Amino acid sequence: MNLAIQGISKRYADVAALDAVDLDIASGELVALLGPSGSGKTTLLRVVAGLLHPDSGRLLFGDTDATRLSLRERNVGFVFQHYALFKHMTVAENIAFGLRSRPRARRPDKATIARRVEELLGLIQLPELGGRYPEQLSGGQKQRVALARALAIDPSVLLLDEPFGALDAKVRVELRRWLRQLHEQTGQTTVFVTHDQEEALELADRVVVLKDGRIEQVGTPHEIYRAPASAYVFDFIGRANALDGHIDGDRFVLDGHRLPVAATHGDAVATGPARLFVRPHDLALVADGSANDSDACLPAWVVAIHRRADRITLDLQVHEQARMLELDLIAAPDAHVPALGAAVTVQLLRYRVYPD
Ligand SMILES: Nc1ncnc2c1ncn2[C@@H]1O[C@H](COP(=O)(O)OP(=O)(O)OP(=O)(O)O)[C@@H](O)[C@H]1O
Repeated sequence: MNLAIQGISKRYADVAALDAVDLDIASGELVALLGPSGSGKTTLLRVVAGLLHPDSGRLLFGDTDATRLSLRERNVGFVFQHYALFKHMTVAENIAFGLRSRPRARRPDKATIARRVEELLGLIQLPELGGRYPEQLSGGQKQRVALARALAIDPSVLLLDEPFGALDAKVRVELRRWLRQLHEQTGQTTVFVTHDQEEALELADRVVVLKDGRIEQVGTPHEIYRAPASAYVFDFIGRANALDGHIDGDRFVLDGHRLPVAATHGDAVATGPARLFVRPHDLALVADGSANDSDACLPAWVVAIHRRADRITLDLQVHEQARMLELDLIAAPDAHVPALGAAVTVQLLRYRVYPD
């Protein structure tokens, strides 16, 4: 089912947890709400669920105005970070719960419920575990069961609030890949809350970046990563280097070096203070004299070398800038790694400039 969130606001005393949020979610889409702690992700999810009422705005589920409907009337599926399985019920009973507790007129018969439970146990790849109790499951298995329980009622939308947040890093990565596959199979409209940008970028069809109760950017993972709409999004998504300078027409000026700027991002200005952002893997070392005039190059010194299994990261100091640039080299046996203290020329292959 498609969802329309229209001008939703919610205040707590002097905090605007949500400030006039507009968002359309298409049927079958998996959307991630991403932002730091306190940005409003959970509040937005709870408003969609019907667990919280907004101060203003409207919520449409398909063509139905759902703003005043209760949680049950909205027929949403919800999974929280902390396993909320019923301890005294088996896995199968947990999954059947939503269907069994429906009013008699809408309750499927026992055989239909049993079939649906079998089907869901297959879908979550735990076909043998229907008779177990929650305490006999691993953390990852419990969250799969929680997901099956949420899916059992054929929800209009599936709402997931950091569902893998309490699991260790490896299980978390496995489960998010599994969830993506499951989504391909079910095509269930899903809203997923996370503060982990890697999780959002890997899992979602579209990512919504929130800041202080407002939407900072909505886009595909590729758009968010490659074309961040603001300095805030650039900095929040992935590793980023920032250099302070100013804009002068179509140049970014830094310690007397003039780097070409195709377009500034944010409010277009012809002049004024600005910040340039570049990712560590969008920097390259170039041999002296080999750069063209049109290339964006800066002289720098190597001040630290960090060797990891898969990459070597150089900390470079650029002229007078107190800030360092991190540059990634692939850790191949034949990689040319300059010496500590060496003067190098670094080329900025891809970068963005945002006025302050
Ligand atoms: N019940 C409440 N009473 C008062 N303020 C609240 C309440 N719930 C949330 N807030 C405030 O609203 C803002 C948004 O909170 P919300 O929980 O939606 O953020 P979040 O992005 O989900 O954060 P986290 O990742 O830490 O869960 C925060 O400033 C928070 O302190």
